[in-house]
Amino acid sequence: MNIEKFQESMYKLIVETSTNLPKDVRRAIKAAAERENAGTRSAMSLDTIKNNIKMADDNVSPICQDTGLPTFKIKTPVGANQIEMKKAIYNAIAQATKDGKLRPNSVDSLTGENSGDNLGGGTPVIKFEQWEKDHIDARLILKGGGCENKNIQYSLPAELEGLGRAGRDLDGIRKCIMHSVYQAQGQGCSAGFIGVGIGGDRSSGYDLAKEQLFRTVDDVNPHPELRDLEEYVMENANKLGIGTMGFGGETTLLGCKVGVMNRIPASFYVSVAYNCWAYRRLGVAVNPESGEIQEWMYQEGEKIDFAQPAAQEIAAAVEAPVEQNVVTLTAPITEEQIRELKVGDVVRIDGMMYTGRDAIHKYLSDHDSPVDLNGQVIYHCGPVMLKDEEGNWHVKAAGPTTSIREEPYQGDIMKKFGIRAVIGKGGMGAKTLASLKEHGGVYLNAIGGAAQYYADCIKSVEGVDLMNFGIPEAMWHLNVEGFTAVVTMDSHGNSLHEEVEKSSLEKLAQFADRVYK
Ligand SMILES: O=C(O)C[C@H](O)C(=O)O
Ligand code: SF4
Repeated sequence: MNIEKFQESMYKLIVETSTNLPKDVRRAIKAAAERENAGTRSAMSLDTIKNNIKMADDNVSPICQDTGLPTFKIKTPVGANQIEMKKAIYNAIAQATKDGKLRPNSVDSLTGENSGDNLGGGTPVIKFEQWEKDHIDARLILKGGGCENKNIQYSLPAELEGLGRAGRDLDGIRKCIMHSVYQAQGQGCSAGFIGVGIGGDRSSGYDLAKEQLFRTVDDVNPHPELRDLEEYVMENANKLGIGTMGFGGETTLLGCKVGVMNRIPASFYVSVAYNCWAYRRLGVAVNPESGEIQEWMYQEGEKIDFAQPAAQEIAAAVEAPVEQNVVTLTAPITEEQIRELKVGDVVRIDGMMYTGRDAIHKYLSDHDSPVDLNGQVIYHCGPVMLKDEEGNWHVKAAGPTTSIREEPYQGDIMKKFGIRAVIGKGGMGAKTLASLKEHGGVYLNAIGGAAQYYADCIKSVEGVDLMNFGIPEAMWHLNVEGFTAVVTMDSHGNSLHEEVEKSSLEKLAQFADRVYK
């Protein structure tokens, strides 16, 4: 095999997967946008998402800054040299990282050190299988960490919130799947897709669930009972009202695919792999001699480019009630300004903000800050950054990360340093809400995955601290213009996330009655 060509083919597969959302996923997002009522937060978020998909196409830049744990599934003809292919994939991964198409995402679990090139123990994941066809089938999924954290595995029988007992039968499986969508709320950047694996052991069950994510969104399950289950979930999960980013709305789930395998008598697992709307998976058929791409997969049907809103969308936008209060803020922000904000207000930030995610929050809890954070804005974000030849940093992708991980630290840090606003996604919990009230702080929800959209709002990188934590975890000093987010937790004790969680639990309880005999 021409291994240089194969490496080039794998590089193309990586870049396309990171930057160009598959056609079937685009169609599902378009359909979701058409279902939402104009003028709602979910509809506005979907507009941002559509815009972002288009920007990623145009810039050939990552749709979302979290380019995940690259996972390859490769089928090879008997005799193909898998050792050579693996090396070529490693090279292609390192090159794509260097070119800003992937974020350096491989972190030593003990020391916290980022390898810088996405290579390291266990990363990327490459699974080979032999088959009797004469071409190579190479598929790649870039599944981000926020949605991966929302995967869930049930061991039946189980007692589920809102649904009661889930037994060892099809109805118990149904309850687990409904619950999995509820427990994800908006934190995995809903609306999402789920792959479900019934049976197996703890690891093969999750593998089966993830395998379902390689099916096309519009395929039909050949197994009649599973087809029925998929249809049931699609119809009913959308009645939970979680909506885009957990803002409430009509579309919570964009796809549900279920697979089954045998189990052993004592175990009965239902494993669910949750994927965000930024569902990046593609595949290619490769010639085993030339190493060249013969065909791209997931290319059937219409490609929505999201370039122009459809005529009816424009009409709906014009008719939309303009109920949102838009407030412009520039740091340093005063307590009075924060106290005026209420859940539902739209905030536009101009000026400085500082990124801080997991490593920074832990660090700030027992160290001084490298910059004065009094009255400032913290952005939960781990961007993709590239340095030019003059040594200046450029933002390639910079959407929010899941905020709830900072729950143990957030309130204390805001009070300790006088921080007035935090921006992230998915919302935070009771401890932070209490601190926002006590101290005079606000939580702003940005649109998860809209990494191109937000990168465009960043006009310059003014500096960086704590680079020893690696690019995603460092504290970047960003000068922004028109950075827009929604107040979802205010300083008066209100939280949209708490409300949506409560109302979706009530709705979930409506699905407690047996459906399958
Ligand atoms: O790591 C990130 O930048 C985001 C992550 O995928 C998340 O959803 O929290
Ligand atoms: S930020 Fe959201 S869209 Fe991006 S990888 Fe995480 S869950 Fe997916």
